[in-house]
Amino acid sequence: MNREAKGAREVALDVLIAVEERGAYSNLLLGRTLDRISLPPRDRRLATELIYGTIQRLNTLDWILDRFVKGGVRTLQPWVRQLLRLGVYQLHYLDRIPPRAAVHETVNLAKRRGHKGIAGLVNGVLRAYLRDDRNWPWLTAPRTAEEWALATSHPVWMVRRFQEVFGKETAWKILNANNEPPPVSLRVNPLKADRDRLLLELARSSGGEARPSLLSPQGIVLRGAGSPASLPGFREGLFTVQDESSMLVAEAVSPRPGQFGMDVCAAPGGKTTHLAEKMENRGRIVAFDIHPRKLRLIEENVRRLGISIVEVRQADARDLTGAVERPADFVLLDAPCSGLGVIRRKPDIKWRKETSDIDGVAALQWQMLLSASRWVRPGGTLVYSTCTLEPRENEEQIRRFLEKHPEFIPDEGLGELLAPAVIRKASIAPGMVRILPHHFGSDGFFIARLVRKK
Ligand SMILES: C[S@@+](CC[C@H](N)C(=O)[O-])C[C@H]1O[C@@H](n2cnc3c(N)ncnc32)[C@H](O)[C@@H]1O
Repeated sequence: MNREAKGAREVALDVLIAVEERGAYSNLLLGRTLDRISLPPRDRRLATELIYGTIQRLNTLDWILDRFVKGGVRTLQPWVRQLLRLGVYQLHYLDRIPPRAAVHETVNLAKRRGHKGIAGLVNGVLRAYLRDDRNWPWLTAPRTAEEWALATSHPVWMVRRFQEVFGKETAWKILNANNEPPPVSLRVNPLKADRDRLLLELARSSGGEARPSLLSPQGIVLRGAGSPASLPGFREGLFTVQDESSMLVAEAVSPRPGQFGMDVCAAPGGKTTHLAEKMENRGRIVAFDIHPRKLRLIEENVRRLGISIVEVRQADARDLTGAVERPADFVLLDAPCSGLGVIRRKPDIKWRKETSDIDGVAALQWQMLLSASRWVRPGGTLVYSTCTLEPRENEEQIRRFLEKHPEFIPDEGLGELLAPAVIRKASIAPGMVRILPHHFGSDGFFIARLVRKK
């Protein structure tokens, strides 16, 4: 193993320790760490893979380690536990790293950070793993929810819930799609760039593969291209980094130039700016968020993309009394949610959320929905979206709203606003789509388009 690869493992170890100790989110911490230190691209990729993989596979790795660590993995010092998880992750999931190299590098890290005893322990555990026949039922033919949880590395409650909601076949697909590395996707800014030209440019310069999105006319999907913020054109505002499913939300709103709209949970502005682009930067959008710190992110994005029709304001979406002067042509509520559709990008979500969290967030969304809906003018549009798969936050929320608010109807015309493939696979009711992570390899998302009767 070369010196650079050691660097990648050490970076991964530091991030994993900080994630556990400080409760930090791995994607944010990794981004900050990679910005601070200089690692060659190949090592950045390895560090990223090790961090995400180890967090993604947490329960499975601990189950394996518990067989070989006396007293169980939880009894170890946090850094030793993380180091062993890293080691077993490489042995169990990364075919391309030879087992001898994985053991050697892990033991070396133990030596550098600890003392001989720890290195001996690490060596012993990893070699015991390699000697084992690994004839574990969950590995060959998982049957029970507990075995599915180990095979797909999810908490048991989530496995049960997905099975209950989607049936076993689809649940299996979702759980496995959650372990696939997500591609990077970009939304081209039509105010400054042209998709075909940018595609050619990115295919040439990014070092990876670039193709047009099948879901959004503004989207580009990249594979193996490295950090998107460092791609040429980002600073100049030629594109925004955004998941393809997210791009469908502004398509579902489908605003026209000159309209007046509100985006009531807007930070960091991914969808606000998309709406402004679709409006050709003509009209007016008021973008709200509750966190003043995050409002700056909207402002930065608006500026970078050359947009001038967005006004940014702080407000609590549960109470928008007096927030604007007149009802809007469209209101977007891209609500905070349990995030069960974005597990591929944020694997920490699996281990942080509890089923009880869902009731709390659903209650918050309900209040926001009632408050946001008051600002839709007669004939205007209300779009509600989340990046979760949980029905209590999605279709159940909308059905209940429609029951209580007969002045709104689901828009049956939603199908004409989205790509035919989306409607074919993801339409679940009039005016509602639910994209599952295995449909297109994009985030899990729910979008509802409602219209206030004239
Ligand atoms: C799903 S994110 C929005 C993402 C954004 N629409 C985009 O595309 O970039 C939800 C946002 O709601 C904000 N939020 C949470 N509670 C809120 C509240 N009570 N009122 C307004 N915004 C809130 C969060 O700060 C977060 O930025």
